[in-house]
Amino acid sequence: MGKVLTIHGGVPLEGTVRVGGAKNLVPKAMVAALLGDTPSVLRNVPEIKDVTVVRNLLEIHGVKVDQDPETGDLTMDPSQAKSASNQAIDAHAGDSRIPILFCGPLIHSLGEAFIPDLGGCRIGDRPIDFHLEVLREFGAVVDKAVDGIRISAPLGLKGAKVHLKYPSVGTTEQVLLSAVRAKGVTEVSNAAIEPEILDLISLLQKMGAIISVHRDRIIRIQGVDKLSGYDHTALPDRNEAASWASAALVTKGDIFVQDAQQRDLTAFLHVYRQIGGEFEVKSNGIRFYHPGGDLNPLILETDVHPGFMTDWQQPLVVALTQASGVSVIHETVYENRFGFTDALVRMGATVQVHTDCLGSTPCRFGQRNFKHSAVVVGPAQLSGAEIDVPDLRGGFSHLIAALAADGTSRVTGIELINRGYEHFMEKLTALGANVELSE
Ligand SMILES: CC(=O)N[C@H]1[C@@H](OP(=O)(O)OP(=O)(O)OC[C@H]2O[C@@H](n3ccc(=O)[nH]c3=O)[C@H](O)[C@@H]2O)O[C@H](CO)[C@@H](O)[C@@H]1O
Ligand SMILES: C=C(OP(=O)(O)O)C(=O)O
Repeated sequence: MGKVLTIHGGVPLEGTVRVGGAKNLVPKAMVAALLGDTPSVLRNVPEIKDVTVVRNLLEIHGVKVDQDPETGDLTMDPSQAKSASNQAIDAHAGDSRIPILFCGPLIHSLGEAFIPDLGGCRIGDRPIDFHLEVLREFGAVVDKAVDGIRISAPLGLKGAKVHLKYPSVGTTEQVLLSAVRAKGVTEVSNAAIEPEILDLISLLQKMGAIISVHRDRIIRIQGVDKLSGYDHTALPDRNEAASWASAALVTKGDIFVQDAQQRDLTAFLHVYRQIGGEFEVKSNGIRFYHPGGDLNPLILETDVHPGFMTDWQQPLVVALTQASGVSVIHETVYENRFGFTDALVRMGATVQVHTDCLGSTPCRFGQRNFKHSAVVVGPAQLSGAEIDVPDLRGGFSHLIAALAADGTSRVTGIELINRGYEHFMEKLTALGANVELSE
């Protein structure tokens, strides 16, 4: 058994936390370093599991990775890139979804790629069909291999006009990382335009890529033969920021989230204010706090950017268990992202999950028997419980529920939280949480 986190609830979280570079950008920026013919420097790198996974994958592919011991900045030199065995790749893939993004860069630098079966949060089926479709449009050949797939491109990758059935973040990144060095022009329509994607585009542009972003989710890329390295500072993690903001609300606390950026949190801040949370935007971050009094219930749908991000949903649902009245949440991005509410119910929350679309956005999951809508009735007095962390955001949500609960909770599986929250134990302690870690 792994470590056990004991949480004594009832203490408002107060103080300052700094968010690191975005989990949903940094590992992809590291993959992009493979595309250059000179070293890349990445700054504001968080100490999270997905960064370690990608670092290991780069190193076994011959990329020299150096980390500045003071700043944590990474320098990645791809000039000696080489093939690695399937077994070595598989052993380093970890519980992450990033390996699928190695396809384009490895095909460009080595002619082929082995991609292990993916990890990541278990919040739905998470197929890779869109990724494989676009790669095939670029001329790639995909073969099934033991524990993964092998991808090659006998005639090299060629630009193509591709339309995504859904604005998938990962598939848009797949297109970008493959098209920048493909022959000819690529146009992707119905592309994702999350801030992390725009940051990836910025660093690819620094490398010499020719990319333009157009209205109506269209991105055009003119392939080039060579790219150089980049020097880039990762954007701050807006999902970590939103999680601490929810923690402030749930525990009736007051947290200054250093480096949180208003521009990337517009939809979150709008909802936070509707619930009755207060925030103050400062030049170096955002202060989030519970102003006292009742919180308001609301009707909420998750969506692609610029909508309400799905990764904000789970911590916010915990805040809604504390609102006075009935809230309705329609999850339209993942078909199975409410499993974490079982533990909330055991802690005393009233949450019912439904297969119907309880919202106005047409959703892909409506007629398919997925419990993707939730009705939350509050306010509920939560009590401590035994919890096993199910996934990254669900796990963080359980932590903040336990921090607000009466009594003591014992949480196992907390290693999963390291995938996205750097130094979360230190941060919780700095905010005054009453927590202990034991073997
Ligand atoms: C490492 C990373 O950046 N993870 C983020 C990324 O995940 P990820 O890139 O995996 O998410 P996608 O945007 O691709 O997935 C969105 C939806 O599309 C479906 N889909 C996706 C690809 C595919 O080939 N076929 C398919 O059906 C998925 O099952 C899901 O229902 O964007 C999500 C949506 O903002 C976030 O929740 C994740 O935190
Ligand atoms: C779903 C998430 O991550 P991943 O795509 O890495 O599983 C998340 O960050 O909430």
